[in-house]
Amino acid sequence: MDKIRIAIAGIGNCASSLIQGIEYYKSKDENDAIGLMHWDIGGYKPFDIEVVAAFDIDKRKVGKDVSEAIYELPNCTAVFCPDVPKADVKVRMGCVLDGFSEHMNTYDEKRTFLLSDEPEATKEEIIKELRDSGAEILLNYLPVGSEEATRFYMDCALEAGVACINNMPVFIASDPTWAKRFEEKGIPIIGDDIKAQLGATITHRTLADLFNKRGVRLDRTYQLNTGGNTDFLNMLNRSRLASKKESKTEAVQSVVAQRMDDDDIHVGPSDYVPWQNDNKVCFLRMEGRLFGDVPMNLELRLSVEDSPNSAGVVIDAIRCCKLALNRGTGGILYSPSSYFMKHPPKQFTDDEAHKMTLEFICGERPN
Ligand SMILES: O=P(O)(O)OC[C@H]1O[C@@H](O)[C@H](O)[C@@H](O)[C@@H]1O
Repeated sequence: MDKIRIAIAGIGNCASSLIQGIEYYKSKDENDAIGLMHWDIGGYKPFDIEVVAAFDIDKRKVGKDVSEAIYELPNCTAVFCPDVPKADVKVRMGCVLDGFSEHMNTYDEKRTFLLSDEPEATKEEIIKELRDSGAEILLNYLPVGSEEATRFYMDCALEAGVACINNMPVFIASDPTWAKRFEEKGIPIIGDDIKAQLGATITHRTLADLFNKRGVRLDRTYQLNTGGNTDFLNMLNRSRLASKKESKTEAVQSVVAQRMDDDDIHVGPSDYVPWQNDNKVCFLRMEGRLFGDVPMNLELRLSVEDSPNSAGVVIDAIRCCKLALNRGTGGILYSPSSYFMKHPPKQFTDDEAHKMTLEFICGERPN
């Protein structure tokens, strides 16, 4: 099978888990592979993916082979595959823009970004790198709040004719103006904001759907999340959070039978706990009324390693995106976006999105 050639912007924990996973599953087969939604997607296995270009801005990563850069600080995710072989792909200095948050400088350097002294890449250089490397799909893993930097990389991808998977909450696939640009160029895009394999959002949505199906009115809810990775540190800067909060809140609002007042739903990153590292803990409360208007409530605590939880979904998103490329399908991939992302252009319940994605994979649905 030909390899799916990906470029990655942001070699943080999520990229690390993905790259480790591509290697990890090489030693598995369909019968002993744990942790995947699909072993085979249109003939592509989890290891039929190769990184051909990588961008970052941290001096501990820029200039290193991507297989080494993934283990460098401030990355702190679980190492489940310690020997990723050399990829012969050097991490290149990217373009900083708003991809770096100054407030992080007050923290211990093992937790924060250390800006590389290498000159920043220009737009032309990134477009050239995307073209010369033969990249087919660009993955956006920039920090939350990188509005300008995300738009910059999306522009580069459009210019280079490379498909995109937007894993973070800057609205691209779900923004009609940007979506139109991908449609017009016939370039596929999956977005926005990855919905983890068994994370806070899918759990919250599934329970909200259960309330609906069992006729229980959801009156009030919160989802509080704590973690100790660079993502949570970055999100202490509340000014970077607007789109993230919208994405996570809307993911829940879109499945409840009756939209809740803004005051009755609180969803968001809640605190940075350094010793948690990449462990994310979600505290969920749902208050409702059942038969006879009688009140009930539910509390749940979910503990997950954040980045493998994201990679378990991206490994499928990449293969779906490649199927679109093989079929000559451009523009928004609605089905994979609604199943894999928190803020897709169109929301469906996860049951519907799952079905639609299976239909997309077997070619019964165009996008
Ligand atoms: O658990 P949820 O709500 O699906 O969110 C998970 C993902 O949300 C993204 O915004 C984070 O950057 C990822 O690191 C994370 O895996």
